[in-house]
Formats: sequence, structure tokens, C-alpha cells
Amino acid sequence: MTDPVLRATGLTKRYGRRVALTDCTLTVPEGRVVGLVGPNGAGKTTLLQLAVGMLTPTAGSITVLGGRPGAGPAQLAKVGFVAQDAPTYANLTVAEHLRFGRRTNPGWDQALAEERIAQIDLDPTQKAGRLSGGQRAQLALTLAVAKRPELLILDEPVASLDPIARREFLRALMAYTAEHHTSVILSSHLVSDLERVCDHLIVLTASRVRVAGEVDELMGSHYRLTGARRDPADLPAGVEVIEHSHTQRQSTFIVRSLVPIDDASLTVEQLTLEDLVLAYLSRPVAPRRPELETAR
Ligand SMILES: Nc1ncnc2c1ncn2[C@@H]1O[C@H](COP(=O)(O)OP(=O)(O)OP(=O)(O)O)[C@@H](O)[C@H]1O
Repeated sequence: MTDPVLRATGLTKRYGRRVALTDCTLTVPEGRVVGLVGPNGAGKTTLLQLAVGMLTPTAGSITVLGGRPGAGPAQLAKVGFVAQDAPTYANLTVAEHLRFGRRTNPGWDQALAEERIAQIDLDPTQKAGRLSGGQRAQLALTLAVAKRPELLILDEPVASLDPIARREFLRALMAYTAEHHTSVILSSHLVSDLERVCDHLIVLTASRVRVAGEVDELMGSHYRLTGARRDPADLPAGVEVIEHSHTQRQSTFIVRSLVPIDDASLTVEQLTLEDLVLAYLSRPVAPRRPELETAR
């Protein structure tokens, strides 16, 4: 059996007294495009930096492709990382970036790098400091993919891009991963960025994993229920309430249920991925008792 791309057990990271990641337990299978979603300060960058070995855990453990993150050249060669804001060297040209990549990466694929640079229409003689944000993001992605890594880790790769550049960037990323069977973990504040591209999802808020799993399974086990106003405790057994709201007459619940909901008094609807993520993002950190709220 192949190693999972990422396995974290009780993973915790503190900066002094500030907790950036709390007791995170996750398994990400290989060959997935993983969306890591959460608001500012949720701990996304911390998790990604732990995965590439830029940080070490305060407690718990993490393995990436079966190895300890950052442990030696072989492990480093397996993982391509693009940090937030796609850092590049302002005074180096595009071609000089590729030369630098070739010198520092044993598995460097120069033909792939040159092909991508041509595809995205970058001038090899242009200095990186003169590129637009979108072009810099594309250059950084090119450097990461030309390493031919087994896993690509991208920290908010589309945050600084306009909607067209976002779409182009994600399209290029998808084309690359489909062709080369690379696993990808990419973070964003917005699920709308990732909705069309990811097949595995991790939602982080306030340093904790709120939900994680295959997108198909998550979509097949979460529902919106509407019906006459009722207490959450009166929902069918086995239903976990993620979010609930009420008017004078009607109650709406976002729920997780592993069994089909068979209750004629409720309308059962599928959610979009965005609805699902928003429900978890707005769920209090310590799940409140599912009691009926006062109507607003
Ligand atoms: N070097 C550091 N020293 C102290 N606290 C830090 C440090 N880096 C991150 N933190 C704190 O850890 C928490 C998680 O930060 P992190 O950067 O991982 O979040 P994030 O989800 O990536 O946020 P954003 O979307 O804003 O980039 C935050 O409360 C942040 O203030």
C-alpha cells in the first residue's frame, strides 16, 4: 500500500503562548487535489510549513509521502512548495530563475520549465521584479513543477490574482496535475477558488480541523433540512447538526448524516461545497448544545 501524502497525528504548533495549530489529526491519500480552506489566522500556513519542514511541531507528528518533512535532499526533492505571495528574486530574469532551479534541483526538468514559460507567454529576459503578480505566481509555479515533485504545496496561490488570472492559473495547474499525476495541497480563504479543482477538502478554523475528507463523500453526507420550527434534538437519530437557524414558523438545519434522511415532515436538499464550508466556518469552536435559538 502506498504511503499517504500527508499523515498528521495530534499535530500541534505553538508560537510562544499563541497556538497556531491544535491537535490536528489528518490523513490525505495520494493523487488528490486538496483544498485547505480557512479564514485569516486559521493555521493554514502553519500546517503547510510543517509539511515542508520549515517549522517543527510543538507536539504530535507529521509525515509527508512517508518521510519526515525536510529530512534530507531526497525528501526535499519530492515536495514542491510555493509560499504565500509567490516569492521570486526581483533582480533575476525569468531565464536566470530557471538556471537557478536547474542548479539546485536534482530532478529538474528544463524542457518542462521552458515549455511552461512559453505557454504562459513570459519573456525569459524579463526581470521578476517587473512581472505582474499573476506572472510571478506562474513563474513560482513553474519553478515548483519543474522539480517534478510527487507533491505540490501551494500557499494561497491565487490570492493576489484577478478573476481571469485565477482561472488561468488553476486551469494550468489542473492540466499539469492531470498529466503528471502529482498530488497537490493548496490553501485559500475562499472555497469558491477551489470548488472546481479539489477532490479532497480540509477546513481549518481557529487552529483546528473542523472537517476533512473526500469531496464526494462530504457532498453525499451533508444536507439542508427545512421544515416546521422544531428543536434540533427532535431531528432523526444519527443526524449531526452543523448549523441551525429558525424563524417563527420554520427551521433550517445544515446536517451531516451517514444514512439517508427519511422524514416526510422535512424537505431534504443537497448542499453546494460552498454552503458546506460556510456552515463549518460559522460553527462555534466548542460545538454549542443543539438547542432551539430564539427567533430573530
Ligand atoms: N511567527 C509567528 N509568531 C507568532 N505567531 C504566529 C507566527 N506565525 C503565525 N502566527 C500565528 O499563528 C496563527 C496561525 O497563523 P497562520 O499564518 O498559520 O494562519 P493562516 O490560516 O495561514 O492565515 P492567513 O490566511 O492570514 O495567511 C495566527 O494566530 C498567527 O497570528
